[in-house]
Amino acid sequence: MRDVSPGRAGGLAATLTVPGRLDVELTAGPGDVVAVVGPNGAGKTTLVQALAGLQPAAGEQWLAGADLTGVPPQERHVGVVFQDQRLFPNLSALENVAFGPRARGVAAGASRAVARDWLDRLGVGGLAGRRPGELSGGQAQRVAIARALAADPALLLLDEPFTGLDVGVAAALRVELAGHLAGYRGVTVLVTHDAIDALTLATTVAVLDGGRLMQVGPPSEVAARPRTEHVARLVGLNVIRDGDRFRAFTPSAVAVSLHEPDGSARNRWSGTIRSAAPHGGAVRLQVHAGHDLIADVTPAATRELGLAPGRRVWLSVKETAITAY
Ligand SMILES: Nc1ncnc2c1ncn2[C@@H]1O[C@H](COP(=O)(O)OP(=O)(O)OP(=O)(O)O)[C@@H](O)[C@H]1O
Repeated sequence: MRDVSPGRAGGLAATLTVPGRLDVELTAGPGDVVAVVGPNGAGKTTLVQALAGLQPAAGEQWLAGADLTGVPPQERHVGVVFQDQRLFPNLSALENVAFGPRARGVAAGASRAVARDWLDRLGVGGLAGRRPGELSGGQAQRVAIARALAADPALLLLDEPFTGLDVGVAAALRVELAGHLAGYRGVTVLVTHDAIDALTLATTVAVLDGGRLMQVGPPSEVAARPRTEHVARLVGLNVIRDGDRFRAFTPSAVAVSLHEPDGSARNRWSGTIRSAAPHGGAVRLQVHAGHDLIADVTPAATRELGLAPGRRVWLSVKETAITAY
């Protein structure tokens, strides 16, 4: 391991290897929120499970000054929220949340007080007596987040916490979570498929692909200069790799035509429309043209040119609309 000092100073420092699935080195300071993004099968869940101690991994792991190597999950100072909540079905919401402090030796009465406080903070104090089976998905997810935070973990792991929730519920929960994370002094690792989460909640975006970290940096940097096609699509940019350089341009800078455009030879591609969907006031086309590219066109142009999935088109971009890095 190159540098474990963040893990010794209160943050996280990990090198984790799961043969054929994961090979990463990750460091984060206290208060950091690391959004992990990447395509299906990239290793995101494997990473979270390895950090939680639920997936055996070779390597070294330091958290808040403690060496976690070989430490079982229940003895790690780690809070976990999975997409499917995994609350104890036979315990009330209050008892679920009180479980963490109780397990850490806090007295029963004090644990319940802490639990009540966290349920209130997440807006579900009125549901304290209900069992998980009597809660909606959004309510149960709030309880799960309260449970993870009530244990005051040094590392909070959130694996797609908003997936499967109603859009409005997810949006409200995102705002609340942002508030709590702002005051949280531990490290948060948030797996997400959502660019909004990555760009609004995170202090660092970590791009995982094929089990390896392809890019780690501040959200604005990763959004402006993505190094994988997956992240470029996630943030709504086109990016083309050109040797060890990248060329990025926005979907609105792409001109779409049915015939090969005149002019400079370099920035044009022919391909097939994969999808066409409303995007703000425009129509966003996904076009497979060697690279997967996105283009925003007006509804009028969509009608006039008959732009629909399966149609072959030419895409072109002016050189001045391209940022190279
Ligand atoms: N229990 C397992 N045994 C062996 N290989 C596994 C196991 N679970 C996952 N894998 C493989 O490990 C790789 C990483 O999977 P992982 O679930 O971590 O990806 P992910 O990024 O979380 O994907 P998704 O976004 O689809 O949830 C994949 O190639 C997957 O097929």
